[in-house]
Amino acid sequence: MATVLVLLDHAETGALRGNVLELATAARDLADGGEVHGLWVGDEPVDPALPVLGRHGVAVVHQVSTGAVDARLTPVLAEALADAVRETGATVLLALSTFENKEAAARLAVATGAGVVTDAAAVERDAEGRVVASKTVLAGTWTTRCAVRTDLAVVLLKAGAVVSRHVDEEAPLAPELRTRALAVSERATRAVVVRRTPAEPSDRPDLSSADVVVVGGRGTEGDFAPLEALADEVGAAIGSTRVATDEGWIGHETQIGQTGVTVSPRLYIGAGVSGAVHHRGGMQASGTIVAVNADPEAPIFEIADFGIVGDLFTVLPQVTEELRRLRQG
Ligand SMILES: Cc1cc2nc3c(=O)[nH]c(=O)nc-3n(C[C@H](O)[C@H](O)[C@H](O)COP(=O)(O)OP(=O)(O)OC[C@H]3O[C@@H](n4cnc5c(N)ncnc54)[C@H](O)[C@@H]3O)c2cc1C
Repeated sequence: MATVLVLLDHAETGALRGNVLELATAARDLADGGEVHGLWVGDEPVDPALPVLGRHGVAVVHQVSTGAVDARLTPVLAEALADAVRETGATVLLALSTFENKEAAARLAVATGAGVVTDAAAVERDAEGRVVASKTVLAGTWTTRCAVRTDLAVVLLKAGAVVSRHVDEEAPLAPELRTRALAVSERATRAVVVRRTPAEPSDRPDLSSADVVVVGGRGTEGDFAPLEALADEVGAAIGSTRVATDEGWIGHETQIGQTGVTVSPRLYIGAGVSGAVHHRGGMQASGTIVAVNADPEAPIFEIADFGIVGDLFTVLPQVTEELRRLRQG
């Protein structure tokens, strides 16, 4: 039996970040009859989240206060993780595969000697009871299975890797809340954030966890309007290639690929995207890939489930219009 610890990423409002509940489902499958514990770092109110965590099988929530120290600093987060692992005796730690969590996991690994797998697309126990995570590497050209050989396994799962499941509705848990203060070391605060500017609010879903993404490349020539119209019609996030971000047509946070965000939506729609290997590395795990490209030889058609050879400025408005018509009809 193992205690599996789940990092409960949350917004400053105290709202759980999307996909955290997927971790709870993965944790139950790994716990092998043991308990799932959640770690909530920060002073935001955790009580509103307890019922939903209980419905997803979390037995104990540890709220760790870092006092006046910014809990979003990754060295501070790493110390909170190490403290929680000591406190709970957890042998598995699951977290979302975000930039911040990857950095904190790396620091935790240095501090504890734990084996870490980031960007995992699946996690399970093998016949020997080892934690084994699957991930794609080398720009999506290989799939690997990594068995963690240390006493503590740290696995960072990509958003959407697991379909979250409730525990039996008849028997939701009432999570026990344990609070304590963390004595943060001086080392962890040698660099501090002096200013934060929130991004412009958007009605679109978060790119890394969206079910549908519409992606534009050089073929847009900087005009993302047809992509935005389609995205809004289907509730999709907007992504881009490096060419589009390097040209300054759209923000770098939208770049998908080896040096950008990794996405695995149920539906990826690429328009004016050639499908270069560096881009594929960040989207190849998508459920269904649709490509709109003027060049029938474009490499993206090699991996597309559905391809349209044509001018995106003609095709996308037609698709959007047809979807609108179907929705209204
Ligand atoms: C180390 C390294 C890391 C990199 N990391 C990334 C990364 O993270 N993400 C990334 O995306 N790239 C990355 N790149 C760049 C990558 O190699 C490609 O150059 C880039 O992905 C190509 O972007 P693109 O598809 O927009 O442009 P192009 O390759 O120029 O393709 C444009 C496509 O648009 C089509 N097109 C043109 N006009 C139209 C139209 N009107 N209608 C329909 N189709 C049209 C063309 O036929 C063409 O296929 C990296 C490169 C390096 C060297």
